[in-house]
Amino acid sequence: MISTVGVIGAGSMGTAVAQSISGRAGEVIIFGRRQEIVDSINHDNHNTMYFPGLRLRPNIRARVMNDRRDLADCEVVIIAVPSSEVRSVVNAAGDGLADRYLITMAKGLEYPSLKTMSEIIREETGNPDIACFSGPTFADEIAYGHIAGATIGVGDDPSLRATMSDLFGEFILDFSDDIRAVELCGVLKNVYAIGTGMWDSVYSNHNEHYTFLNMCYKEMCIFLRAISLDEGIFTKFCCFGDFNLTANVDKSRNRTLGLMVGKKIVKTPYLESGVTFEGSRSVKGIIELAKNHDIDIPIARFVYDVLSGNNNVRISVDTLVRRTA
Ligand SMILES: NC(=O)C1=CN([C@@H]2O[C@H](COP(=O)(O)OP(=O)(O)OC[C@H]3O[C@@H](n4cnc5c(N)ncnc54)[C@H](OP(=O)(O)O)[C@@H]3O)[C@@H](O)[C@H]2O)C=CC1
Ligand SMILES: O=C(CO)COP(=O)(O)O
Repeated sequence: MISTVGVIGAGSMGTAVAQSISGRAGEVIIFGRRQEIVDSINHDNHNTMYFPGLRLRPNIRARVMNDRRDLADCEVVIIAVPSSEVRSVVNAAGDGLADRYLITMAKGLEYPSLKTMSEIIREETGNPDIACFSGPTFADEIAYGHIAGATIGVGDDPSLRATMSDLFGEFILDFSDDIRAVELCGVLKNVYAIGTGMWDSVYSNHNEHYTFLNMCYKEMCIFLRAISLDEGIFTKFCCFGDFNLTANVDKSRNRTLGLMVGKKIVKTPYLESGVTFEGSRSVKGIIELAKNHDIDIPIARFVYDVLSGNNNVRISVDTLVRRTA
C-alpha cells in the first residue's frame, strides 16, 4: 500500500479523489489554500465548502498550500487545481515535487504556449515521472463512491503504471501511453460540451441534439487522428465516455455555460463567478493547435465566436448548419 499521497487542490476533484484513494493509501494529505477548508477537514472530517454532507475518511488530513512540510513525505502527488493555476501552483511547490510520482487531473491547455498540464509540470519540476487521469468522472459521484471509468495516460515505466493501477483501483481503467492525447481529449470534450449547450439552447429536438453530438465527435476524432499516437484513443474513457458525459449532462459546468451563453443569461466568456469553466479558457488554444496541424474545426470556432461575443448564437448555429450541410 502507498504510504502517503498528496492532493494539491481542496475543491471538488481534489476532495473527491482524496476520498476515493484513501482506502488504498496509508494517508492522504489535501493541500488547500483556504484555512477554513483545511480546518473543516482536520477538525470535522468534512470539506464544508465543497461536500458538506460527505464524511471524509479519517486518514485524510489537510494542510494549507504554503505549508509544504508534508509534501516531502508524499510518494505520489495529485494535482487537482484548475488548469489556469497549475503552473503557478507547481512552481510554488518547487523542489517538493521532485523525485516522486506526479498525477495531473486538470483538463486544460495553456495559452499561448499550447502546453498540456503534464508538459507544464515537467517543465516546472524537471520530473519525468508524470501521469494523467481523465475520464467520465463527475467529482460528486466519485466522492460518493459510484462506479466510473478513467483513462490513465502514462509512459512505459512499469512501476508508475503499477502505482496508478493500485491507487485508482476503485475505477474501471484503460491506459494510453500517449499522455498528451489523453490530456487533449479532456480539453476538447469541454469545448464541445459548451458547443452542445449552445446548440441545445437553440434546438430542442432529439434528432437535432444527437446530430450535433455526432458532428462534434466527428470533429474531435479528426483532431485526435492528426495528433494522437494512440490509434485506440477514440474508444477510451477519456474520449468517447467523457465527451458524452459532459456534452449531455446538465451537471457539467461547460455544458451549462453553453446553455447560459446561448440563452443570453450570461455574456462574458470568462465569468467572474469563481466557477471552474475549463472549456472557455482552452478553446482559443485548441483553435491555434488545429491551425498548426492544418485541421479545420468549424464547431470549435463556432464556440469561440459565440464566447467572444462576435456573433449571436442563432446566427452562428445557422451558419454552422448551412456550412456543414
Ligand atoms: N469537478 C469535476 O467533476 C471534475 C473536475 N476535473 C478537473 O479538475 C480540475 C479542478 O477542477 P475542480 O476541482 O472541479 O474545480 P473547483 O473549482 O471545484 O476547485 C478548484 C480548487 O482549486 C483551488 N485553487 C484554485 N486556484 C488555486 C491556487 N492558485 N492555489 C491553490 N489552490 C487553488 C480552489 O481553491 P478555493 O476553494 O480556495 O477557490 C479549489 O479548492 C479542473 O481542471 C477540472 O476540469 C476533472 C474531472 C471532474
Ligand atoms: O470533467 C468533468 C467530468 O469528467 C467535469 O466536467 P465540467 O468541468 O464540465 O463540470
